[in-house]
Amino acid sequence: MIRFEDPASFAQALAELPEPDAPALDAARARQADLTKPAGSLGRLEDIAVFMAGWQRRERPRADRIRAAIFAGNHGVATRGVSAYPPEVTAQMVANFHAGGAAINALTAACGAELAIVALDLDRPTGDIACRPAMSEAECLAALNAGAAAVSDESDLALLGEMGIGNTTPAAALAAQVFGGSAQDWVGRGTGLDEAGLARKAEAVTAALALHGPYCNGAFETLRRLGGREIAAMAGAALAARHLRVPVLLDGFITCAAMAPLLADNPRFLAHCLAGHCSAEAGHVRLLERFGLDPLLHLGMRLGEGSGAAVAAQIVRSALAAHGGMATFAEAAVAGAA
Ligand SMILES: O=C(O)c1ccc[n+]([C@@H]2O[C@H](COP(=O)([O-])O)[C@@H](O)[C@H]2O)c1
Ligand SMILES: Cc1cc2nc[nH]c2cc1C
Repeated sequence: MIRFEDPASFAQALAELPEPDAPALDAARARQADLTKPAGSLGRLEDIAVFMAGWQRRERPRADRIRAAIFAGNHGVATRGVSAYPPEVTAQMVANFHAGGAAINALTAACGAELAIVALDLDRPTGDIACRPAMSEAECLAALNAGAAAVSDESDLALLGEMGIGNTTPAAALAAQVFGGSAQDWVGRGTGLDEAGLARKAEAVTAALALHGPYCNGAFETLRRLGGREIAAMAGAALAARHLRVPVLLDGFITCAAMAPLLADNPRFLAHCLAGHCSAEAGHVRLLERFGLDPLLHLGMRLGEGSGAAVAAQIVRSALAAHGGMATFAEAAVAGAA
């Protein structure tokens, strides 16, 4: 299990990232070229199979053991009227996850994924980022480690997602801090905010950037000041997954915003990640552009909970079913290209 002892060991883990296995990448590419189809005709499904092969270090990667890790947190900034829903919905939805009644329960069942729900101190909201840091050093480290602990080296693929009323506000602050631009460039309607709410949200993000911006020197400090527990947990989970060589399917705007500070410190950080979908939250398409990631799906979803990642996992399963299950030209006695 991966554990970050202190901010310095987190920074070191981020600096020393493993890369995909070159022989497995070559073997998977060669297999793709041998399968009974015109070269390149399975489009991005071919790229997905090769990507999975590199991280799993095998020519025929698997998607039998998929784990969705969904992290929940509450946010001090939610008291500023920046969400269409009240903060108590976070804990109520966690109860719904445990009872099996949420979208993510249905969608993980549909793609054959195991579901791990990690609720992070829901009765202790983070500090209001507009006037103080979200977390202490110890709180941020605990959240990063809760994320790392939720990743299993036995997984073929990890899906990351979140639940946290108000969390599109810290997500917008993280995106603006890392990639620049004004609060207005990154705030969106989240759960369905009205015009006045959107103005309050932009104001909160502007205040947070002015207060914390000068001190955001590195991924840890940026997550600690502008993030939240479930946001730091997703960052810790993605970094742990990288060291365990478990490929990751990212969910929506908040999940991606959690990755931004790590990408700022190491431009190779997202090499083990696929973007599951492009959410309807306005800033998501911009974040994905900055990441250089082409999302697998555009379904107009904006739920969170890992729901977009769970739907995209079906695409990954299809890619690997074709890659592993098809006959080669030689096996099927089919003539190759003239
Ligand atoms: O995944 C997304 O892109 C996404 C976009 C908008 C809202 N959400 C979900 O809605 C909540 C955050 O929205 P809000 O308006 O409360 O900041 C949180 O629980 C997220 O899971 C998620
Ligand atoms: C009901 C509800 C479910 C959610 N799931 C993720 N974010 C959510 C926000 C609300 C409001």
